[in-house]
Amino acid sequence: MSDDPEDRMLGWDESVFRDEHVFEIDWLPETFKHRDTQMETLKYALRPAVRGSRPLNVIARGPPGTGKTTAAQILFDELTAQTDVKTVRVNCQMDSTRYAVFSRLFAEIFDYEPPSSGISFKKLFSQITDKLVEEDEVLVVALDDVNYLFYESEASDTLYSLLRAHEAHSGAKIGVICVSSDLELDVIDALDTRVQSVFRPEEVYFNPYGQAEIADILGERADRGFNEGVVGPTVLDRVAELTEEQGGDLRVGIDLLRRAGMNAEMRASRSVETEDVEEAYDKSKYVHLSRRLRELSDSETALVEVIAAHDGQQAGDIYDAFSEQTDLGYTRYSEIINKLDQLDIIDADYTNVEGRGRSRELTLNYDADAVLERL
Ligand SMILES: Nc1ncnc2c1ncn2[C@@H]1O[C@H](COP(=O)(O)OP(=O)(O)OP(=O)(O)O)[C@@H](O)[C@H]1O
Repeated sequence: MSDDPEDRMLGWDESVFRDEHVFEIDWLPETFKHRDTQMETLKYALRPAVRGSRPLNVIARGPPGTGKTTAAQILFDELTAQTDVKTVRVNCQMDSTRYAVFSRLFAEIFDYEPPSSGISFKKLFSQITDKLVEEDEVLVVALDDVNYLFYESEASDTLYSLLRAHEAHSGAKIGVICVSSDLELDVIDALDTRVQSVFRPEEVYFNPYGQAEIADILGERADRGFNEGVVGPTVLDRVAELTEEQGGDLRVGIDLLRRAGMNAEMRASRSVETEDVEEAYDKSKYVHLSRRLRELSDSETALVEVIAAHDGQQAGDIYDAFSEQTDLGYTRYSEIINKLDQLDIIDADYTNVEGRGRSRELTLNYDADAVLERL
């Protein structure tokens, strides 16, 4: 490149990006490095399905953004392309009851939605299992973000129905991959004993990537997404370092690369510099929060707003403020608090309050403005 400053400036018809899509969160990477052991265990568990038998069940655990969904997606794509095994991924943030999970299975298996007038769960269940038996198909279900089924107390019933399908229904063969990013939740322990007695899953742990691994993975993504020479090693290392600081959630790193690229363009620069990364970090570090807030229901969102306005106060007092806005009872209110606590949006710790005994104090885990901006 010449030293003429004009040459280092980006023209209107130019971009630092070669392909911006690779920075979209649901873009499926072509290479999936540093996950060989996890992929091997998953393949081992699913192999019986290829032979027409019931596969082993699996629990895949690990912090957010460590490749759990991607692993399941890659395997499901391979199974669909190369075998007769039927695969369905259910996003339990969206389908968080047993009925909703089975409705999703129905829609994927029959290629049309179950009747909107509503049919009984029993009927929904038997139509699915009958079809599997009739077609002699093995079904593998990935319950992605299964922790949400626990938050709604639907996990035991859902798993019980899936796991007992072969007994209840003349040999329907179903295997389940439970994907959880809630490390405080002990999935097996939290199930009813009747489910525990039939659920002996293989466990696969997705450990957080180290800084060097993050740099390696993101370097590959940067090569695909940016034009040559746009992101140098110093910038990449800084992105990896910040990503590791955020618990190794690769989404933060991917978002950082995209935003830093946009910042460079804003300066009409042909290359991304560390200052672009630092500026991007103010937004990217909240990727996780944004994702969690986006999936909340209206009443859950309303409660987050009220807590933001009364940060650090007692649960009873916050309920008084909340009940002015909604007609939800205290029980439902407590359930929502538990969910927001499990999602790490708030802390709800018991404290001793003089004259009132033990009460929960509700505090936001993030800066209130950052939360309100994203609601
Ligand atoms: N080894 C890897 N190579 C390339 N990209 C990866 C790798 N691991 C994760 N990613 C990317 O990181 C992002 C997050 O991955 P993914 O959604 O699979 O994480 P997750 O563990 O399922 O997260 P969550 O628990 O929050 O749902 C995705 O865009 C994915 O493409």
